[in-house]
Amino acid sequence: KTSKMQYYNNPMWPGEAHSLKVEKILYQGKSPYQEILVFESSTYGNVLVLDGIVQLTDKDECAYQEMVTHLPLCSIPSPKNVLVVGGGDGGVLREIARHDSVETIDICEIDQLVIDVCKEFFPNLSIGYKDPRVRLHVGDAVDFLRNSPEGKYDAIIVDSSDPIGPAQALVEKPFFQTIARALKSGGVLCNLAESMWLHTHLIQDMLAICRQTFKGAVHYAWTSVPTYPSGVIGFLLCAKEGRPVNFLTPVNPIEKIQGATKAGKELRFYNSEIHRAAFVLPTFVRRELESY
Ligand SMILES: NCCCN[C@H]1CC[C@H](N)CC1
Repeated sequence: KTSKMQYYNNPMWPGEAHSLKVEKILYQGKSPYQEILVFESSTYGNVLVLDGIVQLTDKDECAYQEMVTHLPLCSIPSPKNVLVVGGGDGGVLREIARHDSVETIDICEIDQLVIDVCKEFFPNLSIGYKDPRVRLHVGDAVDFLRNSPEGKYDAIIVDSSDPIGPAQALVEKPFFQTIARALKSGGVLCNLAESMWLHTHLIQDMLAICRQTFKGAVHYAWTSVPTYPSGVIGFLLCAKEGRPVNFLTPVNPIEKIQGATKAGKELRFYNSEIHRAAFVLPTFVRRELESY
């Protein structure tokens, strides 16, 4: 039994905690990288927890998976080659598969156990692995990207856990430089960028690095995910120079999504209006981010 104090000790969100009622523990294990827990909640469906941090729930995963995927893929004309860093649950793969223009989907996930657990307990997400365009690489994304050919990808989506633990390296400058090298000219990166309520210093640091590394546009976007701390999560949209500016405003969707997934599931969260709205920031956020 963990003490109440322990709940409030996560350095990413000190002094606060969010709780879900547990109906049944479905899986508990430990990989070489992190502790993995899956439980059936009473109101959010199945829940995936890594090192004590909620990664996704059946009820609200659509918000994160659809936005982290379609903000980049709908902001460039007919994306062909896409890379997912992390995303072992398969939800982003499911969303990328909605885009008929996509020819190859590479995914580099460090933890095989996360993949196996999600295939067993999250069929609506791991369905993403069924798409024939998907090529799975289990390993460290830093190495994967270093060995990737230059200018290979139209879009790279970094669907990682928080930058404490295995994903620490994914918010540091060398990683962003390997991403920029792997992107085609005019290519776009969408990176997890944490909460405007809790992490503006981290966001400022990432914005500064990305503005130096990506000479195209760099924009912060956000969406509502009730089971993430503070109820919102952010994304950093970074465009590499090289395409006419009107294509490089990730703010305006230029690609329509063809619609249903392989399983016939329609979008539940993303649409063109919420795409634009995601880049509209509260005044305190504008003030805190504008000079970065
Ligand atoms: N693919 C599932 C989402 C993983 N993204 C993170 C989960 C943990 C959150 N604190 C931040 C987003």
